[in-house]
Amino acid sequence: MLSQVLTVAQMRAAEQDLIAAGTSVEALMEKAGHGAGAYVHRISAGRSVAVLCGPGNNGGDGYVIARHLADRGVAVQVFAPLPPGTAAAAAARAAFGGTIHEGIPGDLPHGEVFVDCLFGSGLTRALPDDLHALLVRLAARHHRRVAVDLPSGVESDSGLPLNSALPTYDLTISLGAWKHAHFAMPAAAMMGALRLIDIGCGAVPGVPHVLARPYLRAPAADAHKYRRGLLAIVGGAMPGAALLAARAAAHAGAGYLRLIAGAEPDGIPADLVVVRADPGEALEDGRVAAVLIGPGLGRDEAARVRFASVVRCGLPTVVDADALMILHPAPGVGPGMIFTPHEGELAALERAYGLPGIGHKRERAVALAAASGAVIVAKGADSLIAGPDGRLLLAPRASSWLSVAGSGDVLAGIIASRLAVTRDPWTAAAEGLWLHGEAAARAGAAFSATGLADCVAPALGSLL
Ligand SMILES: NC(=O)C1=CN([C@@H]2O[C@H](COP(=O)(O)OP(=O)(O)OC[C@H]3O[C@@H](n4cnc5c(N)ncnc54)[C@H](O)[C@@H]3O)[C@@H](O)[C@H]2O)[C@@H](O)CC1
Ligand SMILES: [K+]
Repeated sequence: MLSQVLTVAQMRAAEQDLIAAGTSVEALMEKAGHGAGAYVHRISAGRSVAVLCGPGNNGGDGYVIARHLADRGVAVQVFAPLPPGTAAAAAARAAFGGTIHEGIPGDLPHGEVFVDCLFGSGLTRALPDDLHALLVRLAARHHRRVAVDLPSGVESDSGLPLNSALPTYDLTISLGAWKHAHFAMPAAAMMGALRLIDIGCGAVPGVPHVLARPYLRAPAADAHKYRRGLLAIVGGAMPGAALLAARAAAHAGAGYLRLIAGAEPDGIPADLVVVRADPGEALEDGRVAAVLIGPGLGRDEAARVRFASVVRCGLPTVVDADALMILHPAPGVGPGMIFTPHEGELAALERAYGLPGIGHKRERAVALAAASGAVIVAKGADSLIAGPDGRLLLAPRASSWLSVAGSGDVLAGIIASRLAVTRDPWTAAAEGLWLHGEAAARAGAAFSATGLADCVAPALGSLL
């Protein structure tokens, strides 16, 4: 349940459940503040800390953190532009007993760690100018910046900053449960490393979860290439993208790769079987476990004909890139399939399915999954997976070096390979998205899409 992602309302309800079970807000604040304080203590390594405390319970956490640090001999100063407005925050402030700068001071110290406890999940509107300026000035005067629960100024449920020019952080410590802003852009980009403090919240049914590291198995002792999974990749007008997807797929577990080529590819690797036939005929082979169509397909009439042939086969299929742009709702399109749209392709699919395309990205993906029957991998800097049954997985932030041409072809190849292995769209999407992020972590900096594809096998090896 520590992987669950809650809205503000769900977090408040979870807190109320804990209180109804016999704990108090003060006790929860102690637990949260000591957990966060231990991280800040480690980062400060004994050097000075400034804690900015707001009027609500996020500020209350700040007073607990300040006391935790002072008890351990750290030089800590509290900045409290507003008095506490809750009983728990007032009690935490009274228990601190150290230096508190009230109002908006003119002179501010330089120090090692700045801890932002101005506002958390209770933020309802943009920060007023004086508080915004104090936040920015204090952040700028410290080498390391820690946000408690959320960076102040960020809306928890949407991940939208309510002010421009907010500070960025090295670490964000979430309290009790993850919030949507921890995974949604643009807020997620401000937060640095993410950590979670457990305060004992129970499982909330039906909420999204963070995509977890999968555990994969090596092929069975008596495996053969077909049982491991035959993946057919349907190419099109531009063969390079399909070859790139094939290169990634080859390292993601499928036992056999077959390229049903459109245009004549150059430099075919020796381990890729190329078939020059109509996709409809080539997919009649009953041993094909999964199909990938889209990378390099083109969007012309020939592409539409090839896509229609694939749909008629009714095999588990990953639909990516150009195929998403020419897709129209039709019998057989969607159920058992995985769609892997980026933002532009998501909007095109919404138009195709007559969806309004409003709301958070997660809500749009869930609506598209429900309308189409497909598993939706809505990729981008904040990737997520939505199922037609309403399930939702939010991916942890991956390497920003993934913003390179061809990285989507690699993702499609990986997911299709996992679909051939697992025969289950949801599992394949989850395993594939994780492998893509893990391969990127292993590829280091400034990698090419080919370099990324070549890191998929070691990434998979780390999951066995
Ligand atoms: N939910 C839980 O189980 C726990 C919550 N805790 C903390 O409590 C926080 C939530 O506490 P609160 O609900 O008091 O929320 P906040 O501490 O975020 O502050 C809300 C207060 O600020 C006011 N406010 C909101 N936006 C403002 C703005 N732009 N300018 C000026 N004032 C503004 C609100 O009217 C309200 O009075 C969490 O983020 C977390 O840090 C922890 O103490 C541990 C337990
Ligand atoms: K905060």
